[in-house]
Amino acid sequence: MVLVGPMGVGKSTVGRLLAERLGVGYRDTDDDIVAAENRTIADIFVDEGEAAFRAVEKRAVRSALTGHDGVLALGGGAILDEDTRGLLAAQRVVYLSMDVEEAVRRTGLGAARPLLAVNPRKQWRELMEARRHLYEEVATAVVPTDGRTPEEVAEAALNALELKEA
Ligand SMILES: Nc1ncnc2c1ncn2[C@@H]1O[C@H](COP(=O)(O)OP(=O)(O)OP(=O)(O)O)[C@@H](O)[C@H]1O
Ligand SMILES: O=C(O)C1=C[C@@H](O)[C@@H](O)[C@H](O)C1
Ligand SMILES: [Mg+2]
Repeated sequence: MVLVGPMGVGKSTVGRLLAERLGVGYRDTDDDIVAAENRTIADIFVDEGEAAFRAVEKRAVRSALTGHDGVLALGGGAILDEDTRGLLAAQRVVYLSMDVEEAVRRTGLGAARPLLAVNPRKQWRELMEARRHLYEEVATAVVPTDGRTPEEVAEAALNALELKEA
């Protein structure tokens, strides 16, 4: 199962719960990139810019999709890449969604996220306007997370994909 959705929606939290319930491994392409590059994502953005990060991310996603069988969380912007969207067509993809007020509560829209560093609420809205249709395009199922606990979100994702627990 592949999880997509905006920063702070709960991909890591819910992804770990889902992996546990399905009895499979959990992997996260942001973590893969940090491990491979030995620096933070914010540092990659500052040192080399977003385009360079996207190129690294594209390779990380391809390799995780081919090398990992369990639950995989993608970085929030991974779906911007057309080839990545093509690869996702063959996967079970859950789009975890939330509204902007929930985003503020979840993340504090803090500085650890380089794309939200300045005027985060406005940035978040603009990112979602540009991306919502791409998340929907790749999704096998859309699972709203507003007002739900991580356990409830995990349960809804399993039901949406009609997956049985291990
Ligand atoms: N359903 C939920 N209800 C309330 N809070 C949640 C829920 N899911 C996650 N959170 C909280 O929201 C924050 C962001 O969650 P998480 O790190 O799992 O999101 P993410 O999508 O992996 O974000 P990132 O973009 O940083 O990878 C965490 O503090 C987490 O505890
Ligand atoms: O939404 C985005 O563009 C991003 C989301 C994060 O997961 C990281 O991949 C990075 O901060 C960029
Ligand atoms: Mg995460």
